[in-house]
Amino acid sequence: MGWDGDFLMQPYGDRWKVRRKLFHHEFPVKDGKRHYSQQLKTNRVLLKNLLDNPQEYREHIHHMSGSLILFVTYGIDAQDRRNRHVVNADKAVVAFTTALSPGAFKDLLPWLKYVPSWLPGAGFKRKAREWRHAYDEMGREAYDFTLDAMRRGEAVPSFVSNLETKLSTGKASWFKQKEVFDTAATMYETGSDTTFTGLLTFILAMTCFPDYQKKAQAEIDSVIGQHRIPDFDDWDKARSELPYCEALMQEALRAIFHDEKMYPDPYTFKPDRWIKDGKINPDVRDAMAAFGFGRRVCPGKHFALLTTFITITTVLAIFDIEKAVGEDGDVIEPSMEFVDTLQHRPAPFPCVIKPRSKAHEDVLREVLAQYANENGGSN
Ligand code: HEM
Repeated sequence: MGWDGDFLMQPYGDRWKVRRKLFHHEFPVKDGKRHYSQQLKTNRVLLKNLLDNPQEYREHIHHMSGSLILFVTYGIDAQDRRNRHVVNADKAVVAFTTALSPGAFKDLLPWLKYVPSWLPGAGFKRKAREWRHAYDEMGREAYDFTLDAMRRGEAVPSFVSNLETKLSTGKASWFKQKEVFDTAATMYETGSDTTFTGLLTFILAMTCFPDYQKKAQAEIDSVIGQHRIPDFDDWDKARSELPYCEALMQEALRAIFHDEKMYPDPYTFKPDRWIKDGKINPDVRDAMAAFGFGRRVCPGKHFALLTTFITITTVLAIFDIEKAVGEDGDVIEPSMEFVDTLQHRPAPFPCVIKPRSKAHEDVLREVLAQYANENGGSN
């Protein structure tokens, strides 16, 4: 019950292989640029939201991560946080995380091959049923959305529309609609919350450690300058030219799982653990360990890294992130508490996100206006 279609939870075998292959169809390692335009769009929406309504940074980041996946998977353009597909998908993720015991993720994955005999108990079974229901509902409504758009001739390229086209033109014999359905439904579950958690960890770290923030901003100012904001071309040279920004990103991602064996002192946020002589230290065990290893390594890794990189660098280029001040005039120290969901996610904390200067705000407004002009929107 519950697990049968879900890609993440499937044991190794033929069913898993088809889904994994389908996933690679949408996220081919060799075509890292495939989703640039949508990643850029959600980034611009995020920057605008942070400028207009910074107190709700948590909701904005959550929405950015989720709406990006919904678009890539189903072609759903969910700019509004109350979009019913976003609400459905979030319900499914909550049901999924509550179905599993707290903190289970890191222990769970290596022994998935033993599922479903583990975790007995009526409580778990009930929660798994709820999860199954939410997962089906979310998947069905979103899938129908894409099929309807295809019937009207209005579908945009997406994971589902591309594969449905292959199915309907008889160009695919190795997969069925049910497998596309399952793989699609798993994408939000696996891709949204993880990205969100990594970025929240980054915001928390910047709030607590202004020196790290200044160091990264100084690097951006000297490499990118102060008249534009980082873009995807900068990603290609991140390792060599923006090593401190990359170290920040690695550290934020590492903190999601707090692996003590691999990284000593796991509860200390220390971007410098990745740096040696001003460069990324090649001796630190695979800097991308947060994505797992081997045949189950995260297939959304490259996509997630790009989203994280563009978010971290553009936010730092324009904004300062600081501790909030209470009504009594005292600085509010973030509790640094982590909510043990499937990953270690920072508990809500207040912070101030504001443009570094009027000049930085002007640069952002110009970038947003230019983006809107080029894309016919009203950003
Ligand atoms: C910062 C963001 C992310 C992190 C830290 C992350 C991390 C992980 C980890 C640790 C695993 C398990 C690997 C293993 O068992 O060895 C995993 C699996 C997976 N991830 Fe990600 N992930 C992220 C983003 C994404 C995104 C954006 C997507 C999809 C668009 C995605 C899709 C998946 C899928 C489908 C699996 C299951 C793979 C399988 O079982 O074969 N992930 N991820």
